[in-house]
Amino acid sequence: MASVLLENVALDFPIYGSTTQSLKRRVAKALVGGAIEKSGSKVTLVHALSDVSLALAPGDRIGLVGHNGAGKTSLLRLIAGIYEPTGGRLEVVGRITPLLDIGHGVDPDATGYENIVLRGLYLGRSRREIDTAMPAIAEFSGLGDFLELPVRTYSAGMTSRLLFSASTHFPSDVLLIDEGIVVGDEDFQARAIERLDGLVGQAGILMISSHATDILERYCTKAVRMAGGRIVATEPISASEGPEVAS
Ligand SMILES: Nc1ncnc2c1ncn2[C@@H]1O[C@H](COP(=O)(O)OP(=O)(O)OP(=O)(O)O)[C@@H](O)[C@H]1O
Repeated sequence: MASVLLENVALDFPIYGSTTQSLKRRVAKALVGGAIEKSGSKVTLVHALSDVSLALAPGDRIGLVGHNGAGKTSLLRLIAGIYEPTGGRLEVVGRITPLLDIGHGVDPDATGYENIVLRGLYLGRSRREIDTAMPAIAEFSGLGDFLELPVRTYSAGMTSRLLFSASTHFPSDVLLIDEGIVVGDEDFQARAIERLDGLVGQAGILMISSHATDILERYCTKAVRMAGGRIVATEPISASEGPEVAS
């Protein structure tokens, strides 16, 4: 059964070679972002996340909200395994689908087909599962014969379509979404939203970072508010007309 557990988790980024004093002074005045601390003479630490505790179970639909730099993306990347916590305990059970920086991990010299395989392997699927899924992923992408060409020959929108199609094909236990991943032209966007509805409905646990009220109301039942790298409030989100959730 899927679960996400964070206990007093911290995530610090060491910044080397910055002009610490002036950086500290400038950021101290900022209204957004995590806390900044001078550590030693040459290293500045950005506390992206501090003392974050959260326990999620199947059926949880969480909207991460907060100002720019509050720590939403850092938290999603941490749960996705892209970052390691620098403190506390993190435990994730289940297959994770990170729809974060959708273009991340693309091999520009590999063909569209080869990148679908790479994305499937990254999502923890077997070669057999990927081969079975290939025709449906190719069809959804609408890229036709371009799938035989290296991805470096694609437009940005074509690359996004390819990766979105591959990333959203497989059902997910822990679905992590950063806003702005619905991509492509008008026609593709409509299909992408339909695809997302299905994926969200099947997912065990959902976490979406978004500034858009309509997205939060459509998909989420609870808002986790972040500020300065900390969870500062948990609030219910009123019922939406989003997809039905399988529990
Ligand atoms: N790779 C990095 N190196 C250094 N600092 C970072 C890095 N990534 C994030 N941070 C810092 O961590 C803090 C949280 O950033 P994060 O991207 O998680 O915010 P966010 O809530 O997703 O913001 P937004 O709404 O603008 O996307 C910020 O202060 C940011 O400067």
